[in-house]
Amino acid sequence: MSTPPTVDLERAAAAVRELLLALGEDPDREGLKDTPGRVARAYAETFAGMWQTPEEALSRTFDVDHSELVIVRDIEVYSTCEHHLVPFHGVAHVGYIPAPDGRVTGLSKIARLVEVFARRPQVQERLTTQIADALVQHLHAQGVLVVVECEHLCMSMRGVRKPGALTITSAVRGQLTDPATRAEAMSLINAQSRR
Ligand SMILES: Nc1nc2c(ncn2[C@@H]2O[C@H](COP(=O)(O)OP(=O)(O)OP(=O)(O)O)[C@@H](O)[C@H]2O)c(=O)[nH]1
Ligand SMILES: [Zn+2]
Repeated sequence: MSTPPTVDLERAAAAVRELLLALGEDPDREGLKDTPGRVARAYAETFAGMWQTPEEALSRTFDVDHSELVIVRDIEVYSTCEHHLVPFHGVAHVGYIPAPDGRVTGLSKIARLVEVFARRPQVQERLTTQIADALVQHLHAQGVLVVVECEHLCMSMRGVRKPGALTITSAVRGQLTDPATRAEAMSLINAQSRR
């Protein structure tokens, strides 16, 4: 993928080199000599969402005359905890009721929207609400339900060390705050897949 123009790769690489020195490593040894540049490029990719907008992800809409619930579930999520800069990983489920004019977005664009917000330094709560708010603001969805389930490596591999602990966050907007509609969406998200 192309590198976002606002990432100063040289500066990021110099910082990684400095970090390795601070940790007591030798950044000039064979195995590490290309690491600062590699890490800088990897961060540019991991944080590419900082230079992308939800409008871009949702710009293409189709008139399919459907004003009822659409759910894309089990969207793989890789994001980065802004407290420790280590990954959190899991799935997002996104349901929305399209605008009254029946215009919907492409299904892949829902997953692209998740990527825009996941590829930033994040907390799971903000990731969840940003996805929901973008669907209301840019797609004029009449209702939105977003559920995100993730394991945070900062809780698994270090710190409290509780691998397997799952954090579940949700955000509901508009018509999906209605208990019956919300329950229907949740039952579809939780239904056993028949794939
Ligand atoms: N609410 C929220 N907290 C998060 C998220 N990701 C990481 N955290 C938490 O951020 C907190 C940072 O706590 P601090 O006490 O400042 O940092 P710390 O000493 O490294 O904490 P420990 O992880 O408990 O070792 C920890 O409790 C993490 O579990 C997130 O997405 N949402
Ligand atoms: Zn963390």
